[in-house]
This record gives sequence, structure tokens and C-alpha cells, in this order.
Amino acid sequence: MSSQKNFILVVNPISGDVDKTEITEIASGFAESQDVNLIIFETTGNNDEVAIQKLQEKNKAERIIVVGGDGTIKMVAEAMKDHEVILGIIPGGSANGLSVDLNLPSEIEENLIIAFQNDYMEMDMISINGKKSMHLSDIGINAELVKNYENSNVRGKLGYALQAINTLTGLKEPFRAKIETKNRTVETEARMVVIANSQKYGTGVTINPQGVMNDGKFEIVIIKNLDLIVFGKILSGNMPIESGDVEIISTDKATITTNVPVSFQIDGEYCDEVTKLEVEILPNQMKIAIP
Ligand SMILES: Nc1ncnc2c1ncn2[C@@H]1O[C@H](COP(=O)(O)OP(=O)(O)OP(=O)(O)O)[C@@H](O)[C@H]1O
Repeated sequence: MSSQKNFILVVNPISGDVDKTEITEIASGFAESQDVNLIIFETTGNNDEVAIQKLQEKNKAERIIVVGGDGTIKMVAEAMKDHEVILGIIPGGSANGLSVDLNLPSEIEENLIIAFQNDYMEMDMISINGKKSMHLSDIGINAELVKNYENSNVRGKLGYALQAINTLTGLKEPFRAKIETKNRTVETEARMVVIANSQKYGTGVTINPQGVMNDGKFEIVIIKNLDLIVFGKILSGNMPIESGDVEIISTDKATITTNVPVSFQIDGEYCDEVTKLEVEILPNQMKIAIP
């Protein structure tokens, strides 16, 4: 009987509009050099979760390496939530929010070493109205931007920049938010309320400097005012946490209500408007190989 280890490579062929042939070839060569039997699975967008579960039951892979964006990573994490398996990531989406947040390198070879060999972290997730968030979700101006971006036909960084101008110039009135946790209640005017498991967006902008993905807690980052000075400080990596413009609450459970329906996004995916969010930490949800 062969003593070779099995790994599964889950490839999303359409994510990030990038052809994955070369990545798949490099990964196959790397697996061979490591004496790993690599089973390649291409997603179809239909029942992938069940197909991956069946593949794992049959092959008992030690690791599942995902080539895709946040949507694909989340789908595999969900499929594997009751299995003892380590996930590795080869960034292959359009924004790669989680990969940026995990400080994954840009070279495929470096990512292969991490995904195949490195130690892992047992990452928390956050349940928001019953949906799972891996890293950053929010209501308000950024979610509005995500919505405008999804509805536009200019992709990539230029698309984001154009929609940022569009969103900022069409800015609505601030909304009122009530944030209730075990220990305190905050009622305030806000431009944006972030529910953060981690630190930074796929653009590299740090929104929650104290975010730790495996501490059993999440942060609620309330941006009360977003004038150009505050905006500039956030963009340049200097969150004005000592000012009255920003407040951060660390907790494991919260209810957020707003006075008007506000745009809502989870991990870069627009999710409609909401007036109430029930938020709760889900500890140790996925084992993920890290640098
Ligand atoms: N073969 C396929 N054809 C069409 N859609 C697919 C296929 N495989 C997966 N999908 C869809 O791809 C989406 C997930 O894409 P993912 O989020 O990983 O990439 P992305 O949107 O490019 O990246 P990011 O989240 O980083 O912006 C899911 O909606 C899934 O249904």
C-alpha cells in the first residue's frame, strides 16, 4: 500500500477572472516534489460543497488547498466544518480579502510552501443574522461601495476607485445606530459600523488594529464621522482611535439596530439593506495554514 499523503486542490476556474491552468500545473509539480498525491477538484458553482465532502470522505486528505477567492474559501470551510482537515490558500480571487488579512505573500511558490507545510491557526468566524463572516463585514458607506462595485461593469482597482468617487459624492445622511453588548450600550450617529474578526480589508486598509482571528472575540468598529481628515487617517493606516470619530468595542455577542435601512456586506459580498444585526462569535471554525 502506498504511504503517500493525500491533499485535495480545490480550484475555482472563474474567480478573479484568472486562468488557473498555470497555478494548477505548478501546484501539481510541487506536490510531486513533496511526495503528496494531489487530487484536483474544479468547482462548478453547483453543489460543490457536497462534492467536496464526498471527495474528502473517500480520500481522507490531510490538507485541502483552495485556489480561489473568499467565496470559495468559505464554501470549503463550510463543507469541512465537521472534518479534521487543514485548509491552505493560494489567492485566486478578485479581492482576496482573507489572504491579505492573513498576510499571505504574492508569489505562488511561497504560498504553496505555506499551504503544504506550515502550521495552522484555528480561526474564529462570526455569525451575523445566521450568515458566516470570516474577516470583515459592515453596514454603511463601505457596503454601499461594495453594492455599487458589484453593479458596475468596470472591475479591478479602477472599478473600486470609480465607485469610491461615486459613493462618496452621493453620500446620504449619517444613520443612527444602537449597539448593545453584555456590558454596555452605545447609541450614536454613524457613517459605518464594522464587524471585524481581523484587521484589514483586501485593499490593505487597516480598520481594526487590534483584530486577532483566534481570540474568541470580534470587534465592532464604529466610524461616527467620516470627513476627509478621518478618511485620510484611515487610508494611511492611522486609525484615529483616540478621537471622538471612532469607537471600538471588543465582545463575543452584540445586537446592532439602525433607525433606517442601511446597506450591509459580508466579506466583500453585498447582502441587501438591514435595520437589525444579531452578531455572535463562532470560535475555532477552521484550521488554516498561515505564514
Ligand atoms: N465553474 C464555475 N462557473 C461559474 N461560477 C462558479 C464556478 N465555480 C465557482 N463559481 C462561483 O464562484 C463564486 C465564488 O467566487 P470567489 O468569491 O471565490 O471569487 P471572486 O469573487 O473572484 O473573489 P473575491 O471574493 O476575492 O472577490 C461562487 O459564487 C461560486 O458559485
